[in-house]
Amino acid sequence: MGENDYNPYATAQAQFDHVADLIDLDPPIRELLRQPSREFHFTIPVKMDDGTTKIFNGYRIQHNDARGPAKGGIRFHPQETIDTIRALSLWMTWKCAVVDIPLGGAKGGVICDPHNLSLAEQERLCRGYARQMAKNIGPFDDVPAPDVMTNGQHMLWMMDEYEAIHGGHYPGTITGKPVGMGGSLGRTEATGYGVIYTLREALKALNIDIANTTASLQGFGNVAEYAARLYTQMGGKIIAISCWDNNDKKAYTYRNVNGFDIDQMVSIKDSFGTIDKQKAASMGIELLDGNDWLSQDVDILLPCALENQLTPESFKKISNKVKVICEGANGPTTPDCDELIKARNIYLIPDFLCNAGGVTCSYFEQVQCNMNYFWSREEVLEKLDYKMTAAFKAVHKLSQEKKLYMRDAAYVIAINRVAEAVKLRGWV
Ligand SMILES: NC(=O)C1=CN([C@@H]2O[C@H](COP(=O)(O)OP(=O)(O)OC[C@H]3O[C@@H](n4cnc5c(N)ncnc54)[C@H](O)[C@@H]3O)[C@@H](O)[C@H]2O)C=CC1
Ligand SMILES: O=C(O)CCC(=O)C(=O)O
Repeated sequence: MGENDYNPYATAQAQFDHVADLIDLDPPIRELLRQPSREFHFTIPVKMDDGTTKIFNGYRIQHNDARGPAKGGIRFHPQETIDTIRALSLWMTWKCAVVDIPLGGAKGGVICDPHNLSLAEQERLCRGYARQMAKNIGPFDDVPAPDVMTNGQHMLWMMDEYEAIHGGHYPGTITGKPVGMGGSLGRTEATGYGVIYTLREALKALNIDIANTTASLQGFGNVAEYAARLYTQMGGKIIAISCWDNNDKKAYTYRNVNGFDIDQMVSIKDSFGTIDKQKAASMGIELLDGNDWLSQDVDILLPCALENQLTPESFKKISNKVKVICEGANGPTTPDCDELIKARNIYLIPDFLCNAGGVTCSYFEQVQCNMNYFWSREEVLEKLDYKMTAAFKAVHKLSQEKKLYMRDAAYVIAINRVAEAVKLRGWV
């Protein structure tokens, strides 16, 4: 089966069901938690620059808010599906629970390709999204943030529209805002840095010196860029990076066996995380097929792009040298591929633990907005490292003690926390 044959919602439910069986979860709690509690499907009419009106389809799905307001990003993507957003909303609940922050899970999306929208059209789209959701998001209900192909500017337009509707300042409505406009220092780098904090701890547990490792990366957007920056600062060497090329409508892998200079690679990418082919060629960087990031002889694979990238088919390409897979992306691995990862004894850092740095910093952003007092970048990153390291250690310990696959151990901790909240509230 290819990447498009897997439904992420079926994956998220299969992962959940497997662990619900393991912990013998009460049937009503199981039924409640294996699906979203609320879904919003809406249209967004947008006046285009050429005078026409285009109708976009938008979604917000709130999976669970027993532990606190629902929380999660909004994605702009032409191939977005409702089932992908459902899956992402479930994973958000487990993510907030595994790092133990007082938030639930939600996710949103708009089917659109921002490559083809002017900035003014993007602004109208964001304001339209906020108008449709204004009654159902907010600091105490559901707090959006950026995700794939959305950024701080998009969040600020949404917040501004929300505030205009509600007549007041509500900076806790949305996170990932620009610094100086209620945003937190460190949020831009938080997800990628969090990925590497968990990798650092995994390598310690495996007795591997990070400075002697090499890695291959899928994606070069927000998550991947900052993961690459911190990993190379710690002495690791990235030798391959794969990203999407929207002109050619295909992905390419860029390779430098001596290890990339990340600043240099960032200087030749655009705001969508696409590396400029011509400039890369002029720097002597090799150009390979999109999937070739998988077949490099490296110690670490960092899927940091999209879901369904590690399937039994693509797993055949993975080198026997790979020791760790760090899931920076949400849902990059299909359940049948998990079986192969287990069988080869590759150490997996599961997505909702590995990439929880973003939402953890979003939580810090809310806390700072509530106080109206903002911490230094150092303070934010120190707190982030503390949270990520503690969560990693708890999952690793459980996985060792109970001989559980890391994904299952993370689920056991997260599901138990959410189930407890649901019971304490008297919902079941
Ligand atoms: N931004 C955040 O704070 C968080 C993001 N995530 C997840 O991390 C992943 C990446 O998100 P961002 O970096 O924010 O997105 P982004 O939009 O900044 O970057 C996405 C990257 O993926 C690449 N890409 C897309 N399709 C590809 C393909 N077929 N092959 C190779 N590369 C491809 C793009 O070229 C781009 O470099 C997503 O799964 C997202 O849900 C998870 C936690 C937080
Ligand atoms: O920062 C946030 O609230 C959410 C980030 C997100 O969408 C994710 O972790 O997948």
